[in-house]
Amino acid sequence: MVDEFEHICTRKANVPGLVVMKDVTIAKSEFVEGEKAVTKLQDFQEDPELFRYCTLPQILKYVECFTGPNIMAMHTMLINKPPDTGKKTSRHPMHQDLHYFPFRPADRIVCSWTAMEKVHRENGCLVVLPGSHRGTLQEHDYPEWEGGVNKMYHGVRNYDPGHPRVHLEMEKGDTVFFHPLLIHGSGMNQTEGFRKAISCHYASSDCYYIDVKGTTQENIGNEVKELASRKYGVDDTVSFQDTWALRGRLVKGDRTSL
Ligand SMILES: CCCCCCCCCCCCCCCCCCCC(=O)SCCNC(=O)CCNC(=O)[C@H](O)C(C)(C)COP(=O)(O)OP(=O)(O)OC[C@H]1O[C@@H](n2cnc3c(N)ncnc32)[C@H](O)[C@@H]1OP(=O)(O)O
Ligand SMILES: Nc1ncnc2c1ncn2[C@@H]1O[C@H](COP(=O)(O)OP(=O)(O)OP(=O)(O)O)[C@@H](O)[C@H]1O
Ligand SMILES: O=C(O)CCC(=O)C(=O)O
Ligand SMILES: [Fe+2]
Ligand SMILES: [Mg+2]
Repeated sequence: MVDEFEHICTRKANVPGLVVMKDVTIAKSEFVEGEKAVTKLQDFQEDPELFRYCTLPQILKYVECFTGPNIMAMHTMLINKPPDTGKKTSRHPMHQDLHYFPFRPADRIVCSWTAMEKVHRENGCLVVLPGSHRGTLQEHDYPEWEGGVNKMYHGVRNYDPGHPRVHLEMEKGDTVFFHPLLIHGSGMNQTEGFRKAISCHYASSDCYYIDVKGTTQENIGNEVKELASRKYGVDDTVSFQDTWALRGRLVKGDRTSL
């Protein structure tokens, strides 16, 4: 999967639907090429080698405990957290993944996140607020960071900075499974290396779509629709829900609703 990532970065592989994201400060600097420029691959569901991750039985065995037998891979990501450029933009603000999802119930959604190398505090491991998955979905927006913020990196507006935190230091191949309401983020990468992880958000295909109009999710819904229109030229008849239905892939059981 590391090799496939390199093929994509050096344009030896061209994958339909894939979104290649650069760190905001790297995108604005000159002469950065290939994999050193890429912060994140989003939506690799059409890449057979990377998508193999989402179908691994040793992952699905645990996923099924949360989703039940009808399992959809709704969102796929390979994160290549770059060495921080000095602007602290390699941080990922504290957030709840449910903010991005117009489907419910939350308890039938789960993220698997696998370290592709050793992750620790220095290279920006995941940081979680234990117990926060028992709360509700919070309002999210761009944090007010001096050095800039990456596109769509929304953070929880008001979270208690005194809440206990756990740093998830992991060995290569270790996987965490977490609830979409769990407040989490990741720190700055203070090493010279790129910290790689691969992840998939799964949901029961029995989940249902919700309308986010008038909710705290309206802001991200509008951003995703703008991106879909800019990237694929689709008009307003393609809804936020549709962008998820088009990307989701069944990995086990029947596609009943999503
Ligand atoms: C048919 C319908 C199909 C549906 C498709 C819909 C696609 C949606 C994909 C995204 C969904 C996200 C949902 C995530 C949910 C899961 C939870 C995970 C939490 C997250 O990880 S959220 C963060 C994810 N963020 C993204 O994925 C951002 C998506 N990427 C982009 O929007 C573009 O890659 C980006 C960043 C705008 C770059 O566009 P691009 O056109 O490729 O780049 P250019 O080099 O031409 O630059 C244009 C302009 O943007 C500036 N730029 C570059 N990188 C960034 C950045 N990281 N942040 C902010 N700004 C950036 C660049 O400097 C240029 O600016 P100018 O001022 O010079 O014009
Ligand atoms: N959808 C989910 N995705 C991932 N992890 C989940 C999900 N639902 C529950 N968990 C995790 O499974 C464990 C057991 O879940 P449970 O609902 O019993 O929560 P709990 O944290 O034990 O809270 P409670 O005190 O209410 O039992 C918890 O550690 C929780 O973080
Ligand atoms: O890998 C990370 O740094 C965290 C990514 C994350 O939480 C996300 O993209 O939703
Ligand atoms: Fe997240
Ligand atoms: Mg319990």
